[in-house]
Amino acid sequence: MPEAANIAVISFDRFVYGNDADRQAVAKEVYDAFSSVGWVYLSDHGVSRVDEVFGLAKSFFDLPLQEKLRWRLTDAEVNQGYTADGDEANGGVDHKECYEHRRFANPLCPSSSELPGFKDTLDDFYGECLTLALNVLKCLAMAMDLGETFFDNITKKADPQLRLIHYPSIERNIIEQEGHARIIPHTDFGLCTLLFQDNVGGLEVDPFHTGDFKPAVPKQGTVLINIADLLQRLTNGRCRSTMHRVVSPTVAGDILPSRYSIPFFIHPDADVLIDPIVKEEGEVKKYEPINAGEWRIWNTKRNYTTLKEGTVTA
Ligand SMILES: O=C(O)CCC(=O)C(=O)O
Ligand SMILES: [Fe+2]
Repeated sequence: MPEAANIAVISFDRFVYGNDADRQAVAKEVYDAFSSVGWVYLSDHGVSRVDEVFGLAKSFFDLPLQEKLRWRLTDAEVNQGYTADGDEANGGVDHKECYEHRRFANPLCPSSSELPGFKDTLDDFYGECLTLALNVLKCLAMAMDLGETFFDNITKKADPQLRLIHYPSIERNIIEQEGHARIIPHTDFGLCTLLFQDNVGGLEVDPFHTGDFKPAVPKQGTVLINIADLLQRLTNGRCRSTMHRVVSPTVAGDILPSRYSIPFFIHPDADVLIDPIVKEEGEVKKYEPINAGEWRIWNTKRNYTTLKEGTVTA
C-alpha cells in the first residue's frame, strides 16, 4: 500500500467545549493544517447518525434507475436531486452517481412514503454538518483575526450542499483506463468541504500539486475537511485548495467493491464578493474579486455533461 498522505488528526471537542486557551489552540492547529496540506481529519466532531445516513444512501441508490430518475437534478441554480452515472464530469470520465440535499428547498427528494426516514434524517444530519462547518470556519476566522462571526455573517442565506455519492462496483480495467476514475482529479469550488467516507478507500490527495497523489485513508470516527477554491482566494492563498481524486482501492481482484461517501460543501451567500484579504504591509492580491453566486453556478454547469443554461438536455 502506498504511503498515506500526512494529514493531521485533531480532536474537535476541545474547540466546542474547551476554555478560551483550548479554543485558540485548536484554531491554530486547524489553520496550520489548512495552510500546509489543505486537509485535516477531525475526531470527536459531534456529527451523529453517520452510519444511518450511509444506510439511507445505500437504500436510495439500490432503487431502480428509472425510479431514481424521477428525482433527476435538472437545474444548476437549484442544484438538488439525483445525478446518474455519466451526467457529471469535467475533462474526464467519472464512474459515480449522486444525490444532492439542501437546507431550504428539496423539490427532488423522495417523500417519507417513497423512502421512509430519508428526508427527515438528511435534514437532521445536514443541520449537524452545517454547525460543524461553521465551527471549523470560526477556527480560521480566529486564527486570521477576522472576528469570530466573519463566516457566520456570509453564510446566512446560502444553501450548502449535502451530497450522497455511490461509486458502483465495477471492473478494475474500466476505472483504470486513461482519463477515467471514480472521480477525476479536481479541487472543490466552495469554501470548504466535510467528507465522510466508508472503509473501502481510494481517495487520494496531491497537496502540493506535484502529481504525487497519496491515499487519504479512511479513519474510523473521523470526518475529513478540505479547503476549497473560494477560501483559497479569500485568504489570498494562505489556505490551500488542493487536488484530489478517487481511484481503485488497494484490493485484489478484477472487480472493485462499491464505495459510498458523503461530502458536505459549504458555500457563501450568493451576493458575497470574494475579494482576497491581505494581512501584511505591501501584500499583493493574488486573485481578482469574484461574485460567489456566479462562481457557484458557473462551476456547477461546467461540471455537468447534461446541464446547459439550467436544463437537462439529455
Ligand atoms: O468520494 C470522495 O471521497 C471524494 C468526493 C469528492 O471529492 C467530491 O465530491 O468533490
Ligand atoms: Fe472533491
